[in-house]
Amino acid sequence: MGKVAAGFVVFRRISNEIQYLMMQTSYGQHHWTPPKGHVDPGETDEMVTAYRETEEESGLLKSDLKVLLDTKKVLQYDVNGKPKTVIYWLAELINPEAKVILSEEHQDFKWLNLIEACKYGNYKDMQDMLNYYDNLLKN
Ligand SMILES: Nc1ncnc2c1ncn2[C@@H]1O[C@H](COP(=O)(O)OP(=O)(O)OP(=O)(O)OP(=O)(O)OC[C@H]2O[C@@H](n3cnc4c(N)ncnc43)[C@H](O)[C@@H]2O)[C@@H](O)[C@H]1O
Repeated sequence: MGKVAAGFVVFRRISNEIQYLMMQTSYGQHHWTPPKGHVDPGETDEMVTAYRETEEESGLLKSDLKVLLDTKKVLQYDVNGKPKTVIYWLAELINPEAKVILSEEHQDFKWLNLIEACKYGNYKDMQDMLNYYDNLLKN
């Protein structure tokens, strides 16, 4: 299966809009994704990884989030010729005003509506996932 990472597509409801948290890496091509990261050795539950990485990368705690349990999505792509799997769940930020605190891994973050989030999340599988989640939330 290659490398495995996990994270949350964090959203908030604010000003009559659903907004998604996208974060820009401070390394490489400075690409944008939701908070996520590699499963640590010994971590058997990928949701534990998702909570840990989300806290490390955005400062948002488990108690800040309401995870929608049956929203697991799996993205698979190659990085440097090796397969990588990324597992996401949808998670609502309970207090939409909660502050995001960046780590050194990211240089910026934005709360974006669906159209903007798809522009920043510049990969088809990411865009498909965001569209799928947005549909779930609006229906
Ligand atoms: N270039 C670099 N220079 C210095 N340090 C680096 C580095 N890359 C990683 N690191 C180090 O690795 C650590 C990250 O570890 P973690 O925080 O544990 O893991 P990650 O978010 O999964 O890492 P990454 O950003 O590499 O993953 P992504 O799949 O989004 O991205 C991996 C690649 O896949 C591409 N990608 C992302 N989403 C994709 C998708 N949906 N489809 C196809 N390609 C995609 C991205 O554009 C990117 O090129 C950082 O602390 C940093 O120190």
